[in-house]
Amino acid sequence: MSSVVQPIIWAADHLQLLDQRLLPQEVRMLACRSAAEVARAIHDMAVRGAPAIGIAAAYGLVLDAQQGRDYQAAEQVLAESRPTAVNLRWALERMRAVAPRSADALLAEAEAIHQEDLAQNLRMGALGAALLPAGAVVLTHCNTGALATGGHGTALGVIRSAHAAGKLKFAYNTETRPWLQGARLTAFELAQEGIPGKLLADGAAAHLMKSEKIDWVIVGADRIAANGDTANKIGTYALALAAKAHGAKFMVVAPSGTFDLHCPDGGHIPIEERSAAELTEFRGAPVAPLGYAAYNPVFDVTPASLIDAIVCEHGVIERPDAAKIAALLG
Ligand SMILES: CSC[C@@H](O)[C@@H](O)C(=O)COP(=O)(O)O
Repeated sequence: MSSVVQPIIWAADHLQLLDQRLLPQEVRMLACRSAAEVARAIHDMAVRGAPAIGIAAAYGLVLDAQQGRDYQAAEQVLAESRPTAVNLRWALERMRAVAPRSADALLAEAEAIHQEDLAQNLRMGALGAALLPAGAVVLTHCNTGALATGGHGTALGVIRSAHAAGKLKFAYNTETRPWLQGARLTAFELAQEGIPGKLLADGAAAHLMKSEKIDWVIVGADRIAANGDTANKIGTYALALAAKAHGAKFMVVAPSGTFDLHCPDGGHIPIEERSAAELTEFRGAPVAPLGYAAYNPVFDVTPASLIDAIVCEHGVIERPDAAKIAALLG
């Protein structure tokens, strides 16, 4: 288990969330006492990363059940907090199946979701690391580590496992504009673990791949459609195109809860757009002319044809397509 501070802690009558908006300068927990407060924390990105969003939402339902509040209203406010990460809906559906819906039974299920996520990540870490050559140089995007999950991480979990196995030479990570999950969070996790890494501007990635041999680009996912098309943090698609052009392999690492088999292809995945201010301002200070419009989609879709391998806890799907995904998960 990683030494990185825990992002989600159940505290008997409230949920403690590590406020990821403040990292790396400040490590401060945010106390949530209702589903609505958890939904606000998800929407405002105090907690983020697809698996972590699902885990937090599950605990949010427990909070309202403890207070005797309406279950459906709690479920709705959580479901509407962010649109792209299907892990949120997956966790809510799993919680809905709990019978009887007592606070204790819901808590047991939320804790199971939380613990299973860590176990899945450790499994994916081993499977993904096995794909890497000895002395691998990799590039990752966004933050997919312990901060984004129940522990260890997905794509960053593969990097952690490869480092532990002595297979990793170096991990580059993008800053991940505009929210800087890479600069603020992934660099924080890599530094804490002593994994050799270097930060680069998103726009430097294609140049890096042309200048130096990158063995694998390794990313997480917010939703994988039935045909393998994958939604992930904005900029992932550009990395996949650059990887194809420069001979780097492209790996997606995500648990089975990130697959949406009802979604036939990437064209059906809802893509979240966030406020213009995330681009036109930096920490409240304007970086563009006042009132200037901005286009701020925060996810994009990488077509399955650009993906060499999807790693999930059930196994590795090489050159993914609908039949291979259905065979592993169906
Ligand atoms: C294990 S996290 C996988 C994805 O959720 C991650 O790559 C990502 O895109 C996170 O986006 P975010 O907007 O920070 O929630």
